[in-house]
Amino acid sequence: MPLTLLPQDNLPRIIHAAPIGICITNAEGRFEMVNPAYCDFYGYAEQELLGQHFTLVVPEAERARLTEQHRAFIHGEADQECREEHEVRCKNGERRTILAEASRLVDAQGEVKKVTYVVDITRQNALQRRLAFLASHDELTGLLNRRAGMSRLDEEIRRGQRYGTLLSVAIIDLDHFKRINDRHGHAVGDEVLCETAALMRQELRASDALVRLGGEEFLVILPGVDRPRALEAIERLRRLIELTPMGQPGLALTLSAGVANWQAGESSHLLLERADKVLYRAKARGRNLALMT
Ligand SMILES: Nc1nc2c(ncn2[C@@H]2O[C@H](COP(=O)(O)OP(=O)(O)OP(=O)(O)O)[C@@H](O)[C@H]2O)c(=O)[nH]1
Repeated sequence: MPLTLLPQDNLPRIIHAAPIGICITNAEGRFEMVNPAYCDFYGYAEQELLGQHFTLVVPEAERARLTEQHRAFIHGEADQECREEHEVRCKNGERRTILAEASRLVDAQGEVKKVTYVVDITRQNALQRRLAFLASHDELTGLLNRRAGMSRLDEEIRRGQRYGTLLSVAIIDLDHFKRINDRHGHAVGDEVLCETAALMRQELRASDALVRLGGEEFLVILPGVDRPRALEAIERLRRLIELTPMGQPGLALTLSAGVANWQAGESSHLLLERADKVLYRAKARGRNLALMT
């Protein structure tokens, strides 16, 4: 079927009905046209926007940069394939994320304008951030997951290999955790895992990494920490967990830990194997104990 070109006078109607926000700003950055989708998205009436500077809908911290970008775009200095993600502010103060694409337009009087097409990507962005977080974190405790933890450990080992920096690790296993689930239920078990993770995270330094290896087993990575200090740090965690009431009144929790100091040339696998062996010894000696290789 042959294509029929729409008559020119349909163009305003198309812009009016477009499901994406479209606005035209003049050389000074003031709105000259906003379509209904644009107004709906930001929560302003058309008359509230016309004549206003476009930075009305931009967070304060971004205003200077975007004003300069607008100027450069109008003057043909900037990349004319302008496609950017921004955070914006709606009239009610809500923050949203948009994908903005722009084109340069010269009107009948020879004045240059910027046409911006706006798509709301707030939900996709939030979903993407959530997926990225879940790829490297444990959903229950929010700690690094095993995969991310292993990659962090390998990174620290590479650093140690290159710069000769110290590195210690500890594998921590909660004692008789099965009993907690059996006596108090799985939901309380989950709560205890979360509280334990949060407590340990609080107690450790920001430069240390805390990883949930799985179940009730955790890995602590202590970069720049020598043998005695590593044992001290883990002993502090052991005491803290022993003394802090968790989950439900009367619920007692302890941990056992195997601490190992990395030796030059040692792989992460061998290092963890040593830590695991000494953890096993701590369990065999009656639990609630941190031992070092
Ligand atoms: N609530 C809860 N329980 C979990 C989770 N992951 C693992 N567990 C439980 O943790 C328990 C671990 O049991 P075991 O490996 O026998 O170890 P334990 O009872 O802690 O005994 P020891 O390690 O020998 O001191 C099991 O009952 C698992 O079901 C979790 O995400 N939530």
